[in-house]
Amino acid sequence: MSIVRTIFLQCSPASVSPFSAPSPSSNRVSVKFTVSCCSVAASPVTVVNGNVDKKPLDRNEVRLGLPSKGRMATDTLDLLKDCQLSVRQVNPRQYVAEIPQISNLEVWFQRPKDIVRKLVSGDLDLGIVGLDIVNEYGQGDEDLILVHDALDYGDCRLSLAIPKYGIFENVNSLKELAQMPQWTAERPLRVATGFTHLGPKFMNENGLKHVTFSTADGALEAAPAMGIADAIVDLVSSGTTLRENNLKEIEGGVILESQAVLVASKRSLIQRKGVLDITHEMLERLEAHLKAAGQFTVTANMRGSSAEEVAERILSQTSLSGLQGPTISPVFCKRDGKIAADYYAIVICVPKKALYKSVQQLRAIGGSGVLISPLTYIFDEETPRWRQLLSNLGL
Ligand SMILES: Nc1ncnc2c1ncn2[C@@H]1O[C@H](COP(=O)(O)OP(=O)(O)OP(=O)(O)O)[C@@H](O)[C@H]1O
Ligand SMILES: O=P(O)(O)OC[C@H]1O[C@H](OP(=O)(O)OP(=O)(O)O)[C@H](O)[C@@H]1O
Ligand SMILES: [Mg+2]
Repeated sequence: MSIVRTIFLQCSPASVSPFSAPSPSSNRVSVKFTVSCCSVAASPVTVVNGNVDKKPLDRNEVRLGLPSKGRMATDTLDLLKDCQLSVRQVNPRQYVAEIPQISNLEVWFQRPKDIVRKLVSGDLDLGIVGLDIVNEYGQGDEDLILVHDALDYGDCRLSLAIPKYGIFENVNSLKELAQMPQWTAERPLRVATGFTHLGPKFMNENGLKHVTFSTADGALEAAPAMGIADAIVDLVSSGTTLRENNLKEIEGGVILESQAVLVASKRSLIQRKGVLDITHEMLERLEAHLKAAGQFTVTANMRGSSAEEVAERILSQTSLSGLQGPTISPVFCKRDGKIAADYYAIVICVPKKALYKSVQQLRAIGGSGVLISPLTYIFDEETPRWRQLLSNLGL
């Protein structure tokens, strides 16, 4: 039979854990979690949340955790494919796979929160998940290190939202919410969230004193209308779910901006053979692909007296400087039996956003036959993120 147990907790700024002991301190946010559990006979079995003692380094394979399902799963596989790192999975219900281009790498499909837990416990070495999940389930663990912090998908924000109606009608900022006379020790602000670490931490850091939290696994936007909560802390991307449920975000209420990231265990990077090399290769491919994704190659012909003269004209335009400057080569043709170079071919990279402006500027300085092609990779000499990673690792 299922029973429902309610746990009242206090959260201190230093440690916000659903299992910390209550404290009488007045400067603390109280957290109330409603937990469903089964009534079972007392047993000596301990259940740990994947967060057991650190594993010894007793395996040789390097392990990468990828989301097994949910909205991140397909986008993650697509990104890797675009980096020529196709994941070979025998069938969708098999949780281990490989990337043939990288030997000694095992891919394990896991729920995002379990990827973070398993990085901390040493069962995975690398993982791709949302930053929200890293911060919520990693809880500031020093072993976790961001290798790439902006993989350019899974964009959303963790936000505090309140009803548009009733006593909240004229409340538009966190400050105004905190100053509402309604919240007292006896009748605190009730917040529903799945983010039971980041939610209370944010309230503590912003000095909101009389707050209680309850948790649920989804459809949190219903909680205020059901009378279960006054506010929610949840992920927002398009804002449609908030709007459809008559809720609004408020100034100062964004807790975290999130997107997909590549995260690793520091201990694995430093101590496990092969992890650093695989990380370097993945980072190079990711950086080269993501940098190229924002650019086009533009080629055009331009009449001119010399390469230098053409270069001067191009560099006088703000949108035509390219990555390091334009490549200019003479176009040779035969005129009156003689070889002449009246035209020059120019090649530049332009940001996708500035494409039309670049074409206009090219035409304005005499460019013709403008060809645009997508770029696949831009490999720089060395990626800045790699240098940063080595320095963070003290290497
Ligand atoms: N609108 C959004 N809502 C929730 N998560 C989003 C949103 N946009 C991007 N994300 C990112 O996707 C992740 C959600 O991944 P998850 O695997 O939980 O997918 P899901 O589709 O919400 O599945 P489920 O909630 O059923 O487990 C979040 O942690 C976040 O990083
Ligand atoms: O701003 P929007 O684009 O509307 O997206 C936000 C909604 O998406 C997520 O829910 P999800 O679809 O994952 O459903 P769930 O609550 O059942 O996980 C999130 O928890 C919000 O409810
Ligand atoms: Mg969801």
